[in-house]
Amino acid sequence: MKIIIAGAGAMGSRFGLMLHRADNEVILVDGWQEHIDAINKNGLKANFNGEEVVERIPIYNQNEVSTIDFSADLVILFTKAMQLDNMLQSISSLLHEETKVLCLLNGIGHEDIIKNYVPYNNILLGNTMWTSDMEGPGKVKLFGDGSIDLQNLGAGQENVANEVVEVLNQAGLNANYSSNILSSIYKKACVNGAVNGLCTLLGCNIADFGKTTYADAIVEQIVDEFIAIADAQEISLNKDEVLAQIKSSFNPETIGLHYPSMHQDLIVNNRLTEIDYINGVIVRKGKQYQISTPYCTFLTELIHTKEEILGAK
Ligand SMILES: NC(=O)C1=CN([C@@H]2O[C@H](COP(=O)(O)OP(=O)(O)OC[C@H]3O[C@@H](n4cnc5c(N)ncnc54)[C@H](OP(=O)(O)O)[C@@H]3O)[C@@H](O)[C@H]2O)C=CC1
Ligand SMILES: CC(C)(CO)C(=O)C(=O)O
Repeated sequence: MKIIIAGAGAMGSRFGLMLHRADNEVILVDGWQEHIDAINKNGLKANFNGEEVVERIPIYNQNEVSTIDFSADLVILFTKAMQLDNMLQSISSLLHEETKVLCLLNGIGHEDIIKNYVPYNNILLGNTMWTSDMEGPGKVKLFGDGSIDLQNLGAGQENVANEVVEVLNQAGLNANYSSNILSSIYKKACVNGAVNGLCTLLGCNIADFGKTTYADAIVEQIVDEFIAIADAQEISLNKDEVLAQIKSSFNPETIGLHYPSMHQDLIVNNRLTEIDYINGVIVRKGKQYQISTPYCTFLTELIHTKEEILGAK
């Protein structure tokens, strides 16, 4: 399959690398020039489950897409939520009427932006439990296992979604067709809502947070707020399943040793976070539905306070 990875940071690099190794024709598009230069010069370097690998994948700056001659079957969006609109504007000339667009960003509600650029029937929504860490320009660290859930937005496009599931599976990415992607997105957002902000503020990985005597009680309060908002929109979420998924993320054998992407953004790279697309969504929808969301509100405010203290950009 001909695939564009739009947003080739930590996660885009993982997916690009694995899909390229599985013989897909892949190009990367990103806006970080140092990273682009490093990949063009030395290839994409990765510590891939302990093995040092180099993959030669073409990469372009999103400002130079007009020079790209590539008719993509699939675009995988992997920007940060704040960069999504800008990326879609940049790559719009590469989208033809058959190009499917799969969004795997963390957070809730990205379809509202994607709809402005992509025909409804071409949009696939999803989320992933894979992880990735950026070690520097052109170099990522890829450890552990993960999974992907995805579904077509347009009615009757199940075959398209299943074809993408197959391509991802051929690359070892463990994808599943979801019959209720909004529920799956809320479930994943619960994981992010419970650990990303807290690990960022507490300066710890997921396992260290999970080991504390306070973790279970705090997580339950946050999850209750997500579930109340999901309920108000008739999105079904099973509390026991959500709590079990969060608990499994505490395990060092799964993703426990990972510092959530929000920690990488704010603490490691002094960049603004995606909090407004995770806990912040629950706060905004709470106001709309008159549902109290004290934990998500406080967490969102604390992360923004930390962003200000650190002068994050
Ligand atoms: N990392 C993870 O383990 C996981 C992340 N996700 C989600 O996937 C999406 C993409 O996240 P992720 O891959 O982590 O994002 P990254 O921050 O690694 O990359 C996103 C973009 O940020 C810019 N960038 C990244 N690092 C730097 C830097 N040091 N200096 C300058 N620019 C930089 C690049 O674009 P530009 O220069 O155009 O700004 C890049 O395309 C997010 O929605 C995230 O929440 C989901 C699951 C796990
Ligand atoms: C891996 C996980 C689930 C941790 O919250 C994630 O999505 C992230 O790092 O943003």
